[in-house]
Amino acid sequence: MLVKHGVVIGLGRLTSQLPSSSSVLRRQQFLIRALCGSQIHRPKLIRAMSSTSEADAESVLRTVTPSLDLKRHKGQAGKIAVIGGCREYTGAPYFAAISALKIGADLSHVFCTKDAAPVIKSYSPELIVHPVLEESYSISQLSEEDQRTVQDKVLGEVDKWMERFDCLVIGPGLGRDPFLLECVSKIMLLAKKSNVPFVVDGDGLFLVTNSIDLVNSYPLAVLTPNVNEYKRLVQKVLNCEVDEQNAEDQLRSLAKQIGGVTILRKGKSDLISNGETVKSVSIYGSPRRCGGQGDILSGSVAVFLSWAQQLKAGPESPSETPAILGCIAASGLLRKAASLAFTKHKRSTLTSDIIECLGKSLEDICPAS
Ligand SMILES: NC(=O)C1=CN([C@@H]2O[C@H](COP(=O)(O)OP(=O)(O)OC[C@H]3O[C@@H](n4cnc5c(N)ncnc54)[C@H](OP(=O)(O)O)[C@@H]3O)[C@@H](O)[C@H]2O)[C@@H](O)CC1
Ligand SMILES: Nc1ncnc2c1ncn2[C@@H]1O[C@H](COP(=O)(O)OP(=O)(O)OP(=O)(O)O)[C@@H](O)[C@H]1O
Ligand SMILES: [Mg+2]
Repeated sequence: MLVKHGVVIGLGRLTSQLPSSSSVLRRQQFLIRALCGSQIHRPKLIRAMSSTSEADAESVLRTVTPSLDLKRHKGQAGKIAVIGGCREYTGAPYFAAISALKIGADLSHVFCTKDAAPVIKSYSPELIVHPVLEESYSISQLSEEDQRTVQDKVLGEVDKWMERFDCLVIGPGLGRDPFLLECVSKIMLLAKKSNVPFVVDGDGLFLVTNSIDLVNSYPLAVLTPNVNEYKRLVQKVLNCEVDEQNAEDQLRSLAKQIGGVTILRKGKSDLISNGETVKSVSIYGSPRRCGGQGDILSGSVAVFLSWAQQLKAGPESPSETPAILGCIAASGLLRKAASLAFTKHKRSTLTSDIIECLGKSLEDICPAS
C-alpha cells in the first residue's frame, strides 16, 4: 500500500514537473496506465520497490524437512519442550506441543503447573507432561527459605532434562504469576548455559519485555510476538510507538537492539528479522482469527529450527540462519494448514482443525516417500 502510494505520488510529482505539451502528456498518461492501471505490471513494480523480500517458504520447507530414514532412531527428528500451562490456560501448551509432534518431532514434553498437568495429559497420551511449576498461591504459606528450596527443586526438575532438548518453547499459557515467572527466568538462564535454543511466546514475552537481558544477545532466541506483544516490545526497547509505515526497518532495529535475536512479528504478513535481514511470509492463510494459532506457530518454529540446525554445511546450504529458516518454514506451513482447514470448516474453523491439517499441508510440499 505504502509503495503503491509512493508510485502514485511519484507520478503526481512527475506530472506537475513536466511541460504541458500534448505529446508529453500523452506519453505520461500512457506511463500512468502502464504502471498503475494494469494488473500485470503493478505487482511487479511493487515487488521491485519493496525493501523486504518475500521468502520462498515452500522451498525452505523442502530444504529443512529431513527425509524419513529407517536408519534414524527415536529422538533424531527432534525433542521439544514447552514451558507453559497453568490453572487458566491448558489449551495453549497443548497446541504448541501437539503441533510439534504432528509436524514430525519425535518427542514433545510439557513442563506446567501441578493443576494444569492432569488436564493436559487428558488431552493426549502422546505428550510427556511434567507437573513441576509452582504458582504463588501454593507456596505463599512457606518461609522465604522454603520458597527458595521449592524454586531450586523446580529448576532441578527442568535442568536434568535440559541437555536432551533440541529446542524449548517458553510461554504458551504460562500466566503471569510472579513466583512462576521468576522460576521461568532461571530456566532461560539454564537453557542459555546449555546452548539450547528457545522460542519465546505468549506470557514468556511478557516476562522478557520486562527483563530484556534474559534474551539480549542470545543468538538462539526467537521471539514470536502478536500485535499486543510487539507493541509492548517496541515501547520498551525502542522507546517509541509501532511505525507501520516503516515496519521492516523498525523490526530490524528492534532485533538489532536486542543483540541480534530473531523476531517473528505475527500479522497479516509475518515479518521475520535478526537485525540484519528482513523476510516476509504472506502466503494466503485464513480469515479466522481463533485463539491458539500463535501456539501452533511457536511449536512449529521449534521443530523447524531444530531441523535447520541439523543441515550440513556445504556450497548448496542456505545462507540464512537456522532461526530465520525455522520461522519462515513454520509461518508458511501454518498458513497453508489454516487455509486448508478454512476450506473445510469455514466460520467454524478452530485451532484443532488447523492442527489436523498440518500433516497434509506438509505432505503436499514434501511427500514422505
Ligand atoms: N486456549 C488457550 O489456552 C489459549 C491461551 N492463550 C494464552 O493466553 C495468554 C495471553 O495471551 P493473549 O494472546 O491473549 O495475550 P495478549 O494478546 O497480549 O493479551 C490480550 C489482552 O489480555 C490482557 N492480558 C493477557 N494476559 C493477562 C493477564 N494474565 N493479566 C491481565 N491481563 C492480561 C492483555 O493486557 P496487557 O498485557 O496489554 O496488559 C491484553 O489486553 C498467553 O499465555 C497465551 O499463550 C492464547 O495462546 C490463546 C489460546
Ligand atoms: N490479519 C491476519 N491475516 C492473516 N493471517 C494472520 C493475521 N494475523 C495473524 N495471522 C496468522 O496467524 C498466526 C498467529 O498469529 P496471531 O496474531 O493470531 O498470534 P497470537 O495472538 O499469539 O495467537 P494465540 O491466540 O495462539 O496467542 C500468524 O502466524 C499469522 O500467520
Ligand atoms: Mg499468543
